[in-house]
Amino acid sequence: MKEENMEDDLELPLPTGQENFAVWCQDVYQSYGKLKALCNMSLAVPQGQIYGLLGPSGCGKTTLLKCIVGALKISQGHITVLGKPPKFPGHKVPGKKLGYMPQKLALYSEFTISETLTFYGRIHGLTSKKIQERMNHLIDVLELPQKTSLVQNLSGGQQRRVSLGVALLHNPELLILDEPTVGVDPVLRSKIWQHLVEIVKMGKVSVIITTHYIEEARQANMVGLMRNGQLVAEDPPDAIMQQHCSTTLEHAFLQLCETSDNENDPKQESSPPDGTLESQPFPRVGSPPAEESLKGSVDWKVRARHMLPKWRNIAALMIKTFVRLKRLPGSLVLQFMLPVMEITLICLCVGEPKGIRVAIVNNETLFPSVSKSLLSFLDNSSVQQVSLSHQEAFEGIYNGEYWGVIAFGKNFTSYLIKRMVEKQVSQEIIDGGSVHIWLDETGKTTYFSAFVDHNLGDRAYQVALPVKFEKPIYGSQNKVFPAFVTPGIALSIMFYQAISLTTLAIVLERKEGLMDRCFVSGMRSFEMILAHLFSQLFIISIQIILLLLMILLVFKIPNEGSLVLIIILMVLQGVTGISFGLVISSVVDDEQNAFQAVVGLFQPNLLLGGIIWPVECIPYPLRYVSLALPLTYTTEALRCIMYRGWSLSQMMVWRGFAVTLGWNTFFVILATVILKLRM
Ligand SMILES: Nc1ncnc2c1ncn2[C@@H]1O[C@H](COP(=O)(O)OP(=O)(O)OP(=O)(O)O)[C@@H](O)[C@H]1O
Repeated sequence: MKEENMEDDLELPLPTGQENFAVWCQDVYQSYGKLKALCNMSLAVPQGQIYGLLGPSGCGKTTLLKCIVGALKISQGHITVLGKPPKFPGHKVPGKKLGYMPQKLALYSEFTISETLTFYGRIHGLTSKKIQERMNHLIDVLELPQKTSLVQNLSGGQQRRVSLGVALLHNPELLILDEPTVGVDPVLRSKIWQHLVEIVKMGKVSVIITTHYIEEARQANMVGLMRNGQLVAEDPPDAIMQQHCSTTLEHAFLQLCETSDNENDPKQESSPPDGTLESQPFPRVGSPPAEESLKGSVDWKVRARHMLPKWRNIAALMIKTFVRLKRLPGSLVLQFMLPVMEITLICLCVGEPKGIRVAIVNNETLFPSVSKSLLSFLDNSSVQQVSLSHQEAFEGIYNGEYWGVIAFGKNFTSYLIKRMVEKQVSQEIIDGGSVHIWLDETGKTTYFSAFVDHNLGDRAYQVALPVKFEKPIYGSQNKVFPAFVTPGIALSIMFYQAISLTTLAIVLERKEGLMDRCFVSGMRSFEMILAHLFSQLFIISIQIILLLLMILLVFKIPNEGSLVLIIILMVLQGVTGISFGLVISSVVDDEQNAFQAVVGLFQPNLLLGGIIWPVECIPYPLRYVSLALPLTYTTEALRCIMYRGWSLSQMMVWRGFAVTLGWNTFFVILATVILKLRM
């Protein structure tokens, strides 16, 4: 109730001259690229009347309605809705003054009828009691099935009636209905019209309705015929029929269409929006209100309140997300399990190779021999030794059966001893006292260079260069590669999960018209962003808990640092993914392009972000790109926390946090600006 009063405070007195018109459009132009959908369009809808907007398919009716409700910006001209331009600060258009039924169904298919009406009721600030009261009334009037029925299980006609119910729910002052009677049987159609006539008679309600059933528009007080983005006739239905000596409205309109077609194409005639427009065939009233001077008169407090997010809208959107997730348990489980599966695969599949077949050619017959002793130290889980003759071994390696050959000469032990004790030895002794290794370097042999060190363990010094690697200062000698990639992979999972979920959710909602409907109900882009952020944070938190359980407890990846820092960094990376997803979805219009954008960004980020290979390997011009990516410094920071046990006092750690916060801020601002520009 408090919020209700606050909203009422925002109302400003209507400017004089416009009180008699619910909607007033003058010289409106609107284009989609080069296509002019509205050309020099003018129309006046009197207060407290039903206005039937008729016209052939593609003439611009939906476009005009979208401009009126503020879902589309006009290129030129003036529109006044209930006294002020759409989106005027403090004016509830878009908002609770409007009831809009779009042409698209624009319903959440996983919702029940009751949940659908409750969702929009919450946005309009109705109390639960009022929502129930209105719901029961509308179910009765629109002959809807049980309110617990899921929208996806309703027939096409029933779904359209639910959509109409959403528009009627909060008793708006202006109803804008885009083909509400499509797919509805004649009896119910007549009932819907009867209801519209009644509410117009009873209260100060105005209605604009489009329909392809021209005869039903006889019940309207006024009808307008559109052709090629222009209004070509506007009068009460009886007057139009009289003018064309016709007994049906349909016939009269056919004649009007023919007359209009015989005249020159109005689109070609009308001049471009350069300020020298032709006069309209139907005279308009008065001059347009001076929008800028009106805006200038708005108190800063009103503006400030208008800018503030409404928590009830955010709460309604969050409840909506959780209800949808509840109805889609498979998708919910996938969202939680996918990161776990990915990290499990990384930890299982990346690391020491196992069961590698190596051909052993040992020509030493002496017993005991150093060669046998060395071979006995090989780790047999990693290396499967196959003893062969020289010829068989080389045939095998050429056929790809073995990934290496290890060979010892006939006098290996004695030559090795000579190498160690004698001051000067011949080349023959050096060769004969060496282990000879031939490798197939085409794939699996990354580890073979470390073969001696890893697999001969503490005997490695016997055959190695006189260099000893002591216990590492940070990290461990074992599992070097899995430990290197795990932090980056965990962060990239958080990042890309958040990007794809955000992008898909928003792009689909926009495509299905749900977003437009929310905007017209008074929701603002900032509120939608916040609501999405909060609900995604819940999902991210569970993903992080599961990821860390797998990394630290199941795969025992070492962690020397603070768990709190690790969690905060992962949350921030997830939020960066959300904000980046907002940017993609504000630019891209369909899920296919969105999918391509996400997949296209994934690999460059993985390769350039220092996730699977150190940034130091990247050549110079590219390294600057790498450092500018959202994952690079964060991955470095997470490695420093986990393996070096560093805290925020270290530059490499705080830099990761700072860069993530910077990217977040940038993406959120960018997405908000793009959304605002596109609206
Ligand atoms: N998003 C869009 N992008 C590009 N062109 C569009 C878009 N929406 C509509 N149009 C084009 O604008 C013109 C007017 O379309 P609009 O949907 O307003 O017509 P309409 O009179 O409502 O048609 P119908 O009665 O079939 O719904 C059409 O030529 C249409 O192809």
